[in-house]
Amino acid sequence: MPPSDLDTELTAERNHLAASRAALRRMRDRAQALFSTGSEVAGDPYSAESLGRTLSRRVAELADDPTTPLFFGRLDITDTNYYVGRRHVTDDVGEPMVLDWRAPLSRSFYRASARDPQGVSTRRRFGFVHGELTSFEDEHLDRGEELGTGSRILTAEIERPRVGPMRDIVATIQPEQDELVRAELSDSICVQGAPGTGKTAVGLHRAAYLLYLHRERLRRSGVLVVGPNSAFLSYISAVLPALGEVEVQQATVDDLVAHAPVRATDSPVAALVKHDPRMAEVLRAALWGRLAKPTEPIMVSDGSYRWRIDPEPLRRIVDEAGREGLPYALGRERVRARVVGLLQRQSEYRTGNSPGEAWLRKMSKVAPVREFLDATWPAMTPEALVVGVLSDPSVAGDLLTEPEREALRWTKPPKTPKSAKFSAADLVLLDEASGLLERRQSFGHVVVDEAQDLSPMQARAIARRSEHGSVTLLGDLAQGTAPWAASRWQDTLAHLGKPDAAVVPLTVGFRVPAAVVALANRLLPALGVNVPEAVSLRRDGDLSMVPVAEPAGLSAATLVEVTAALEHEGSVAVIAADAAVDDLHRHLAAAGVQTATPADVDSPARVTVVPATIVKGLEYDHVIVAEPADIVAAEPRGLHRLYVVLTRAVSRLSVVHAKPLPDALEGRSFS
Ligand SMILES: Nc1ncnc2c1ncn2[C@@H]1O[C@H](COP(=O)(O)OP(=O)(O)OP(=O)(O)O)[C@@H](O)[C@H]1O
Repeated sequence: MPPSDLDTELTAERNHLAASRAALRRMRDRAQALFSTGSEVAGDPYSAESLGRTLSRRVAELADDPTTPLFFGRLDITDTNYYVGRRHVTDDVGEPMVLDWRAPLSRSFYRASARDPQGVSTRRRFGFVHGELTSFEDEHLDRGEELGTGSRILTAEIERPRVGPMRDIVATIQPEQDELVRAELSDSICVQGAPGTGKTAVGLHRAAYLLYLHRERLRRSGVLVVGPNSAFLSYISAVLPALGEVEVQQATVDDLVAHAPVRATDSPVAALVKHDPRMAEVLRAALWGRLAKPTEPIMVSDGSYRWRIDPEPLRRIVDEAGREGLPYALGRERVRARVVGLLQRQSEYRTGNSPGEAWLRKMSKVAPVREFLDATWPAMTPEALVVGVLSDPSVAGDLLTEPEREALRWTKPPKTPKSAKFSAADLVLLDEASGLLERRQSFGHVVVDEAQDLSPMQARAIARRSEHGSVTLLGDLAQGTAPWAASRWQDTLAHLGKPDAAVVPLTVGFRVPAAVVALANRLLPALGVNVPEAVSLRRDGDLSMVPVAEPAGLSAATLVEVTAALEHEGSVAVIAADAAVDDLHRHLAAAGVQTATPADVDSPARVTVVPATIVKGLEYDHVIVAEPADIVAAEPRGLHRLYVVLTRAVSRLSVVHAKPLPDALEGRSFS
């Protein structure tokens, strides 16, 4: 295109952007006006409130962020231009100015190719600087032109220095990612992907996509995103709101099962047993083992009448309710209702009248009925069940070995379930117990990130929350650091109740530069998992190994690296074994370097000191790893942890070490 035509074209596109922003403002003003008058137009307080909620949500959804482009692409289809952006924008008569990226037509923006142009003659991508439209890039698919990952705009986006929390990737979703994002709501999928292949991004965009397509249904049932820790949740928390989705719940697995405060610590062996799937059987057996066969009749005096139910029909009721597969507490209520039903029949037969509600209520609570229930189907709480098992693990019988039973045993059982001090693993057991007792509401869709670390019992906790919905499981077996980390996805999927979910690989890395990936990949053979290596899209980036003569010089060498890193744009992280973090903070602070903690994503400090155990899922422009040998030595799956740590860098990685590097990393010089 000649330069003057280019200018005209660019001006026309900027005008469309300005007009679209103005139209969005008008849409928001209209929603705001409706919101303000909502309470006056609604007939009653209830509809005023629910209308108010809908409208305020609508106002929030229509918020415009001037720093992110409203549209990022254009499709030319049979002489019509369709702009693709973060949300629908229509003009005053309802004509579309920008199509939501999730609309069916927008799919071609991500999937059309020279081989399969899907009716698109030209695909245009826009380049932005600080929300200003500054360039565009065309692919004439009808002429066989296709840029693929050679797109300048894609490259610029991937290589952009990172600051602050995670951003959405709507403008540059790749075809293999898009296929996962747009999978059907009913499909549960498991994505195995090397570090930086966009798993988290895919999961969040899939949540946004499903909400768009099944808005009402998912609003009712809810969508849940589960992440490994709160630092990670803060890091991803802005992505969905930026896509207009403000109602997705985000939680760690620990948040999901927080039935009580954590006030005890387990030995590693005890924790392992508690996270084992056989514990589900143990709890089930312990609970249902409380049922007793009715041996006595129920006799109720009711005014001048006396009712009697013999043990035989009572046994039938209990057996039948036991076979129905209901949660325990519901089974108990069913037995109660059937007993009252028999009393009702006797009363009807004798009096010729049907007793009313009040009578039924009274009968369901009379002492003989209560005593019968307490004897045959005793009331139970999750706490009482778990305390029972941990105080006397012999109820596990052959389900556990003798040493396993002993590992569970509480040396000092609490006097009452209320006074029990639970460990983190106990909370997972409490959740299992509450699932045996009551039905839990299922989300419509659950996205689970870093799923390789789920224990079987944690997977079951998520299964209970997705029983009637679908899941997107995201993870990397090579990054499994929990003692119970999965080595095969099929196992996790089975515990999640989705054994048929497809396992789909993502292999193209968008974060870590090729030289850094090559270093991390050296660890793979030592990690005992069968996963494809990451292939980096990034040819840029730096890797430097910084040997230090003695351990006392480590902090000083780290400071030198931090100072050098601050010369560049972007975030800087010092990642070290957890035990070394405080010292590093102090050392950097003493040298006048302001530091932040990873949960504080809005901190003005450019340097974050991150304990190795919480860096999973995060990324920083420049990463300085302090003493890899200590990171490896700190935990049983230390090499897996190091693999995670080495794959956090977007542009540059420096490895500062006084001790020898772990064998698996040694080999040749990298500097
Ligand atoms: N299609 C894309 N376009 C631009 N950037 C992308 C794309 N896909 C992923 N990214 C970027 O690559 C980085 C890594 O993505 P993400 O965190 O989702 O990877 P991950 O597979 O979850 O990594 P990890 O296994 O380390 O948790 C992020 O900065 C993300 O925005």
